[in-house]
Amino acid sequence: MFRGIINLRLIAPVCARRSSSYVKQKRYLFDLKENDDVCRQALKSGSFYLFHDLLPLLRKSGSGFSVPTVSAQELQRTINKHGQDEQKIEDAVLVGCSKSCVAEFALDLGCLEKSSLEADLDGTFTFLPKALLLLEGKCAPLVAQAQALLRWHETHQFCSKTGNPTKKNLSGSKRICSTNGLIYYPQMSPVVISLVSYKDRCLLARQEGFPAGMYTALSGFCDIGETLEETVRREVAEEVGLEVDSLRYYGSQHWPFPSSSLMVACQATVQQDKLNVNKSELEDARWFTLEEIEEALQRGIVHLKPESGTIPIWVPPKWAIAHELITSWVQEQKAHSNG
Ligand SMILES: NC(=O)C1=CN([C@@H]2O[C@H](COP(=O)(O)OP(=O)(O)OC[C@H]3O[C@@H](n4cnc5c(N)ncnc54)[C@H](O)[C@@H]3O)[C@@H](O)[C@H]2O)C=CC1
Ligand SMILES: [Mg+2]
Repeated sequence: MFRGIINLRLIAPVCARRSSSYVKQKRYLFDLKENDDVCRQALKSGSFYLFHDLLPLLRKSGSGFSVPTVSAQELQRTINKHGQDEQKIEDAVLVGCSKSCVAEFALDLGCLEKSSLEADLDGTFTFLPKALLLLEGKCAPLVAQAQALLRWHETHQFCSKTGNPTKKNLSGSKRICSTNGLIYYPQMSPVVISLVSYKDRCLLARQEGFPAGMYTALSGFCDIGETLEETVRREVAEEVGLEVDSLRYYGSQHWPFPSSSLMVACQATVQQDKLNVNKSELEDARWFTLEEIEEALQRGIVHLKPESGTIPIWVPPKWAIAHELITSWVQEQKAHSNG
């Protein structure tokens, strides 16, 4: 068992006054999730993020893009205008609530005609990976969470035990089998992502399916019954033939691809650097110096095709926890060299 230093990135405890509004917000969110009557009320006054066949609606905003919301009244008008029954609004799923306790929902309008919807709503339904690259701040994780929840409902319409239809509760926090009452909750698959380092270098790898030139930290899904530490040890051994001797928790991230993973990130060290790369899993794995990593971070996303010759190394974008892990390693290396 590892006894790593757990340096949770917990936000410093908020002051007593603010924590009461935080507590109030989270308790209201709990009521919305569990109490259909409370949720039914909120559907009349909440705000709605819109999707079309799981593509989020984005709107041009200044030099970038935003994720617009519509009010319940605007949504009713839009649904009516496109000839849909108002009942459609109950297909919405709860994705959160604002600090002032306004419920926030996500609704997929894939049954309506896309281009006229986009004209009405002054936006574009956008492919998720592209949308996440275009969005800044909290918008990206929020859109990822909403899309993952909408997709979960779309792919869990039937009970895996009886084969009979399941029905979502009003908030969409669960689905219940219509015959035996079995309850299904939205799942995330735990995945460990480890930035392995040896003395002054770190290890990055790429799979064949990655964009040309992109390298990232080692990652792997937890097998059932495994602890996170055991998964780190197994995945590093499996993928590059090394034994991890220490690990330190860094942080976590919901990752919507391929279907809702919970990325648990850690820094890991090994006692030797002789790689034995498992080519059935990885196309390549290499040790990188601080200088090479800083250049890769500087470079940002490289959009070159494999046929365009040598492609410079680049790493996942800012909103991926791999990027944060790599940046944190650079900061530690520089702090270490500055003594
Ligand atoms: N957010 C980030 O910064 C990064 C996220 N990732 C994500 O981490 C995940 C795991 O990375 P890999 O190296 O591919 O995993 P991996 O090394 O475990 O290999 C993938 C294999 O795991 C098996 N598997 C076990 N449980 C699975 C499940 N619940 N869903 C899908 N496959 C499962 C499948 O056989 C699959 O082919 C990927 O979804 C990838 O998108 C990877 C790198 C960076
Ligand atoms: Mg892997």
